[in-house]
This record gives sequence, structure tokens and C-alpha cells, in this order.
Amino acid sequence: MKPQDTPIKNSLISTPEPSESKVPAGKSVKIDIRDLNFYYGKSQALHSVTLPIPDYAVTAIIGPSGCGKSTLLRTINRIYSLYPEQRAEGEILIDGKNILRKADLADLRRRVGMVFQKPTPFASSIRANVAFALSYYEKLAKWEQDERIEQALRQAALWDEVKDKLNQSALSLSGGQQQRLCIARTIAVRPEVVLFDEPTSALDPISTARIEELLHELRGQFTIVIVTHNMQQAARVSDKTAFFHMGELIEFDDTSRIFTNPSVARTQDYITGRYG
Ligand SMILES: Nc1ncnc2c1ncn2[C@@H]1O[C@H](COP(=O)(O)OP(=O)(O)OP(=O)(O)O)[C@@H](O)[C@H]1O
Repeated sequence: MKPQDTPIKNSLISTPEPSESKVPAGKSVKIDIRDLNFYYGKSQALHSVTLPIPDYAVTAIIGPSGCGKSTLLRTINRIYSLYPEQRAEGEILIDGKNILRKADLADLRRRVGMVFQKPTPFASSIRANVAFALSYYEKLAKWEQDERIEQALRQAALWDEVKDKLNQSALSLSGGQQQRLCIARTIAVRPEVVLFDEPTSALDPISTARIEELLHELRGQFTIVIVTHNMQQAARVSDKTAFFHMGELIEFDDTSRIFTNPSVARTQDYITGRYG
């Protein structure tokens, strides 16, 4: 915490250090990020981040542009390993195992799915989009695959809209439907964690509302981490919120508290629109 992060409340109320931030009652820590530093070549993008992400809850990552939100998300499934000049130091324990040290990356990416900002369906049928992900990880009989496709499309609240046109091109769907298809594709392989990187920023308000409803429905089934620029969205969809600034975790707490009664002045300035 920096000197400018003096508590904004009286001294009887303690300012939580990020490392002692709480997990909601009854939830355990699914992803335990400890003292994480991240580098793009020589440039450091994350500084000593310690963040316990709870199981079966939605955790929002907020902060001004360039503060390291996407970088943090990219460490959790180690997508950054595709780029030799990028490296992470510290620990990210998923169910107690440090995935930065030793991990089967294909297995990790099945367990930790990711949905991107822009819907990115493959130029194939709706069915094939979901089937491709499934067959990459599992050998299923045709009937079983069909069942899993239906289940994933139902979970992604898309089934009713596509059940009669599964063989049509995914590119014939609207942007919002394409994003729900990408969510179906991600959850079809039964991940434990789903990372959402600004999943609605390319969508209209109605499609955005659908995705937000969907996040509510999925929260009990997966551990969800969402990066969003939209503070109203973070307030609506998440249980916990982490506020980042210049690569540092400034504050992590219950979402209701971050948006009504934050402990740190920089968080207050950001949520009240004083910068960002
Ligand atoms: N491929 C890269 N190479 C070098 N530096 C990068 C790269 N990607 C991101 N950075 C830098 O790392 C820092 C964090 O970037 P990041 O994309 O994680 O921020 P962000 O909070 O997600 O921003 P935004 O809200 O604008 O998407 C920034 O200073 C950015 O310039």
C-alpha cells in the first residue's frame, strides 16, 4: 500500500491489507495468488499481488486501463506461456497446487476456461463449435456428445434459440448469441474456473443483460473471475471485487463494501469517477 492509500475512515476501522482479505463465509479459496510478479520482458506489469479467489463465487477485477487486469487473468490459465519473453514469479495455487511451477497446460486450460472480449466462434456450425472443444479433451459416443452439447447450450441460455438450427453456421448468430455460444463451448468441458475478460464490452445493452443473468446462474457451478471496465456491472454481478492500480492490488473486499464503503482513498477516487 502506498502513502496516498491512507485509510479514509477513522482509525478504529482497520484497512485490510490485500493479503488478509476475506473469503465469504462458507466458501473456500479456489485460486490462491501469492506474491505474484509479472513481466513483459523487462517491464513489470504486476507487483507482488496476493489475492485469495473464493470457490463458487464471482470475483470482479476492476481498475483503470493498463492497471494489469487482463495480465492477471492471463496468468491464471498460463496463456502467457505461449510468449517466451513473458514470465510470472510467485505462486498461483489452484486447489493447493502451484500452477506456475508444474502444470500439464492442456489439463490446466480444460480446468480453467476463458471467454474473451470479442465473441470468437469458429467458422463452422453451432454444433461443431461445442463439439470441437469436447472432442479435444474427451472421447465420447455420439449420443453422449449430443447430450453434452445440449447441456452446455442450456447452461449458456442459448438452447431454445438454436435447438432447431444446430447445423447452421455459428457466424449467422447475433453478437450476443455468439458470445453465449463461446460460453457454452467453454463450459462444455466442465471447467472448474471460468475467466471472463470484458465479456460484454462488444455487446448491446440487451445482450449484456442476458450475459449478466447468465453469470448469476453460473456462479454456483463454477469459480468465476471477471475483468470489467463497467463498474455498475461489477457491482451487479460479483460477490467480491479486487481494485487494481498500476499493477498493484489496492483493495479486495466484498463487492457491496467496495462500492459503498471502501477502505482506501484510491479505491474511493476510482469508484466515484475521479480518475480512470
Ligand atoms: N504484450 C505486451 N507487451 C508489453 N507490455 C504489455 C503487453 N500487454 C500488456 N502490457 C502492459 O502491461 C500493463 C498491463 O496491461 P493489461 O492489458 O493487463 O491492463 P488492463 O488493466 O487489462 O488494461 P485495459 O483495461 O486497457 O484492457 C500495461 O502497462 C500494458 O501496457
